Amino acid sequence: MAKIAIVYHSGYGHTAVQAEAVRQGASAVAGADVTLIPVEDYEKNWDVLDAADAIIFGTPTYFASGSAQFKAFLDATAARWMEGRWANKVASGFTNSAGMSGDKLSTLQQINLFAMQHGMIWVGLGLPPGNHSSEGSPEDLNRLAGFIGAMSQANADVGPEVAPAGSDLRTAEYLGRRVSEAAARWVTGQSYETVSI
Ligand SMILES: Cc1cc2nc3c(=O)[nH]c(=O)nc-3n(C[C@H](O)[C@H](O)[C@H](O)COP(=O)(O)O)c2cc1C
Repeated sequence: MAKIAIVYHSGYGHTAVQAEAVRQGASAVAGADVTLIPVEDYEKNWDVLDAADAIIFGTPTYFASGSAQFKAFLDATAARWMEGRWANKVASGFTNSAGMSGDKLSTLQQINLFAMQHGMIWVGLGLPPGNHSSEGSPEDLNRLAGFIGAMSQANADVGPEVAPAGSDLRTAEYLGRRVSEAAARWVTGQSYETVSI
């Protein structure tokens, strides 16, 4: 059974909706044990995070990076980095913002580099770009055409009961499922012995 932790921040609720979609996707994999952790609760959840086979990180994009609250959590993992405690866990990320681009890529790169510094195993979205041709539609999966993780967009003047919606939430669900499946494979193969070079 793979243990999946999803840790996220959401200032105004939109990224929380995206996180819930990631949770649903991750939970769809047989045997997955999924925990959703609002970043405000990270200190109560170190045990869950340390025991996870995969951690999926989510944050809104604020000024082209993760929010300050999310960054405080990243910085609080420094002791774990020192011990290499999160090395070889599966990792991925998602972000939501108001702009179609909105510099979301920068946020996902921030999460990716954080995971790389911890020695984690990154799983990207694995979907072709949607809404990408004259036959495409905003309802396509991955309509924002990201690759490194899941992106979603929410108009700045509507609440989380309205946005993000549709394709972006299905894309988030897809990411959750993909990471959960990758973690299940990773857990199964953990007895494999790497030959030293
Ligand atoms: C301080 C701040 C900075 C923001 N910077 C960006 C940005 O760089 N790009 C963007 O597209 N939207 C930006 N936004 C809009 C948010 O990303 C958007 O409202 C998002 O839905 C908020 O998610 P949340 O409800 O989970 O907090 C910013 C919002 C705030 C409050």
